[in-house]
Amino acid sequence: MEELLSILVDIFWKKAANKIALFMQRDVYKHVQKLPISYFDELPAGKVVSRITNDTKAVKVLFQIVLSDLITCGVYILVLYIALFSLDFKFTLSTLIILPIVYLLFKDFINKASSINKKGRRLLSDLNANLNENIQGMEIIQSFNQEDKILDEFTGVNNKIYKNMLNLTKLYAYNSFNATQTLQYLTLGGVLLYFGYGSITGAFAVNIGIIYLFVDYFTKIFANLNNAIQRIGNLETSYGAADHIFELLQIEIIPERKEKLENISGDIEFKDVSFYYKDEEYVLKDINIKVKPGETIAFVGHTGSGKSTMMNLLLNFYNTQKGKILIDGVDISQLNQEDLRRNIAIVLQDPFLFTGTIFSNINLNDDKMTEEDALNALMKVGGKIILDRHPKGIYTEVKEDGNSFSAGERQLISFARALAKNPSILVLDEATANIDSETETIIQKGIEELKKGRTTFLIAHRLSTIKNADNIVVLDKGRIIEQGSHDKLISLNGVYKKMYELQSAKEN
Ligand SMILES: Nc1ncnc2c1ncn2[C@@H]1O[C@H](COP(=O)(O)OP(=O)(O)OP(=O)(O)O)[C@@H](O)[C@H]1O
Repeated sequence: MEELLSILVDIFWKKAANKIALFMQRDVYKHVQKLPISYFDELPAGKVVSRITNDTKAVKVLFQIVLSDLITCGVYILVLYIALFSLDFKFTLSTLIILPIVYLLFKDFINKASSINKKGRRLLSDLNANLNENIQGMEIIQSFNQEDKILDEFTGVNNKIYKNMLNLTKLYAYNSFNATQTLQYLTLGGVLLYFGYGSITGAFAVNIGIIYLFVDYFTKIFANLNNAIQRIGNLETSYGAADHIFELLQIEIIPERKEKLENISGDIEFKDVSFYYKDEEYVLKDINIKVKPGETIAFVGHTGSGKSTMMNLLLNFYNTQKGKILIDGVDISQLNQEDLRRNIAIVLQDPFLFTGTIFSNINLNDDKMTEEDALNALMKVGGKIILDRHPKGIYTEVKEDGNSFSAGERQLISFARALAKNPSILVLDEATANIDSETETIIQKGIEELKKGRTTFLIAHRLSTIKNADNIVVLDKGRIIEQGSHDKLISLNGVYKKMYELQSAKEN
């Protein structure tokens, strides 16, 4: 009966713990998805992964083992003490003298376990971040023969984890075999002395059965106490992990914005915008631009001049510190983000492909988009070359990062993704990748197709491709130094003209 009950209780805790872990992982991930992009600037992806997986697992252990065991141990000790009290009230009461010692033992153990566990979690999180980064950068590591150096670094963190675990094991061993066991022997010694005294002096009747029960019950009490101490160590780990998770959940997500814009026409204005990522180091200063619906605005400038930052602000990944950005007359900081992003599509220089198929990468889980829609989009941007090369067509498998596709193919798939979304605003970071001239012509045509009828923000690396832009903005250290059509900028005889001539000379 007792066995059956214990199995049922065990199943109950395990089921509850798994459910809790499931909900918690879902909630943590849901929260992470809504965090401002700035949060990810500070925290490596591996650490976020560690929060979602390792930390929730540690909290699961809290429910699965720790609490169930602690409760069982506590109930056991209580019942055994009640039994002892009923056998000899006074003596059992006097044995409670060990309580302060047990308390101190617990406290000392918890403090030490806590600091070791904290360090362990930090090291594990570092290890995850390190691993994540290194696996992502494997091509560079291998091509620069960095394997041994990276392995050394990895082994270094791993060794630290090993040493830390060893310290924890020693701590457990010390408490199990030294501290609690000494206490147990002292108590059992006390039992024997007490009953010995009774027997020798005849002060009270000594029953051998009672001595046996005292020894047996105290042995069981100490076994449970030992178990409880071990579990309290685990409790600390889980507590720390829960702390991590709550810390993450407390980071404010972007609040729901009131201003709704079902359909955006693409009228955009940057009004006296200044912006910094951190430490008040402004990377954009006094930016003023106006773009009418359907116009193309191109940004040129040296590396670090602030081109991508302009796009980050337009997508509202960050809020400006000074000035404002108006979209169809609505301040972007008040505009509902879902409305904004539904109306914008972004194509990055190095497009990101998800694991799945070409189709799933174009429709991005939009069930309403049919295979025909996706295929049409792909054909329009010049994706025929992909279909010709891959016999499974739109259902060709895309593995992690889309590494099995060429840079040009990845670009075309991301163009199709943007076109199929049919946005009114397009953000395009023009590719500089060394693609063959045939693919480049196809890509250029794809870009032209994409731009049709949309307000387009274009980061231009090749000036020959932006001659037709309605407005070309030249950025230098976060400031607009020239602005106008290609012809106007050439006639200005300034920075743009120099850049243009330099590139033309290189290309010819
Ligand atoms: N997430 C970030 N956190 C802090 N600083 C950043 C961040 N992103 C960019 N910066 C800084 O902002 C400045 C502008 O960067 P930005 O990426 O906008 O330049 P860019 O003109 O797009 O350059 P490139 O042509 O090399 O892509 C740079 O000094 C850069 O170091």
